[in-house]
Order: sequence, then structure tokens, then C-alpha cells
Amino acid sequence: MSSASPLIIALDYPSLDAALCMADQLDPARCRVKVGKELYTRSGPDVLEALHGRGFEVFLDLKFHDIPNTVAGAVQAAAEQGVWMVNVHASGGRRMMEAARERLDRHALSTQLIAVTVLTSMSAEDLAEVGVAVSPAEQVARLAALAQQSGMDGVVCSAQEATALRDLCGEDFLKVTPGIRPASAAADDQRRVLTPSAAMAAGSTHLVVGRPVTQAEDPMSALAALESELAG
Ligand SMILES: O=C(O)c1cc(=O)[nH]c(=O)n1[C@@H]1O[C@H](COP(=O)(O)O)[C@@H](O)[C@H]1O
Repeated sequence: MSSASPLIIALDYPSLDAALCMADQLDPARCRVKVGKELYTRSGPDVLEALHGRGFEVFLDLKFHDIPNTVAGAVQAAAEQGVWMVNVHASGGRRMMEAARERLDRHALSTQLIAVTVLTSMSAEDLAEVGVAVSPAEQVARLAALAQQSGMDGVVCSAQEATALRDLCGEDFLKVTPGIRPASAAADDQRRVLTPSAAMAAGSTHLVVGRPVTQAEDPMSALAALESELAG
């Protein structure tokens, strides 16, 4: 089932049972779901089958970053499991992203292929420590332009950069933005955050939300509040 909602709920749980317990409370017409490193490492492809069986479109977030041939094979494997979206790290470079694109095209796989620019957990200080002397916004713009030239369908960035990327890469280029925090929520390990409504106003095409919903005392009312913020 394809959802018109921009919401992607991050099922960051340590077991298949815990993830499905949350998924069973969600409506595939009202959101998509994301499977990340912890859950996939524990459950393997079973989780994808279970979520697809429940009608969800799945973003498989394994952030591939390796030599071009290895990433192309991994992206093909993900797409052949029927996921809606898969991601790689843009910092893997042009040849890596082009190899992933070419592999999906060669096999007529329509999975959305996006590239992570600068993790939303990183600040300017974190970037400087790994040898990137420019601001997060500048590095995001550089990597988003490279991702677009390399055939990506969009990028993962912080909503703080979405407006600049709309100007740089256009409306249709996907801007998938984690680091979404309702005004009252804790930032946790995120550094570049925005509220759901501000993120949409800034030009995000999809919002990735994890802990503000999954760790809430009442996840369904947290989700309802988020939806009404977006509707309002
Ligand atoms: O690719 C991602 O999904 C991702 C990229 C990024 O830059 N920052 C980021 O937080 N994420 C993921 O988005 C989710 C955010 O979760 P919360 O911080 O709990 O809302 C996590 O599953 C992260 O792995």
C-alpha cells in the first residue's frame, strides 16, 4: 500500500517481535516504516517479509558505504527484497553511487535510491574532527549536488538544509529528513533538528521519526499529535 503521508516511522527495536508489535498499531495508509541496522542485523530479511505482508512500504536504512561493486550488489539485494527505498552514504563518492544506480537500472528495479549527506547527529565540531572544515550546510549542499549528478533519487539531510536543497536540486529530488523533534521532545543524540511542521515548511518530502513516537509513553497518541501538527 502506498501512503500519501510524508511520515516514515523508524522501527528501531532490538527484536522482530517488538518491531511488529509497533507495526501492528500503525496503519500502512498513514505512514511508511523504516528498518535500520539494529533490527535488520537481528531479524534479517524476515522483518521485510512481515512488514510487506502487513501492507507497509519499507525504507531499508542500512547506509551502504563500501567499494562500488560491493555497494551495487548490496543495493540490488535490497531492491530484490521489494523495499520501497534504500540508502547509501554520499561520501562513498560518485563512482560508488553511479554503480548502485546502474545496477538498479540494469535489473529494472524501481526502489528509490537515496544518499545520506551529513548525519543529523553531526555538528560543525564533529565534522571538523573528521577533517571536514566547512559547515554542515555547505557539506550537505556539496554532497547533495554530487548525489544528484550520480543519479540518486534524493538525499537524507536535516530539515535545516531542506530549503537550500530545494533551490539547488529542485522540488522533485527527495529530501528525507530525520532529526524530527516536536517542540517539547528531547533532542537525544541528534544535533540538527526541526519540528515536524517546520520541516515540511522547509521543503522536506519525507520525515523520519523514531523515538518521539516509539519511546513515547503512549506511542499512538504521540503519532496522532504529530499528524495533527502536520494537518494544522
Ligand atoms: O538514514 C537515516 O535514516 C538517518 C540519517 C541521519 O542522518 N540521521 C538519522 O537519524 N537517521 C535515522 O533516522 C532515525 C531517527 O530516529 P530518532 O532520532 O529516534 O527520531 C534513526 O533510525 C536513524 O538511524
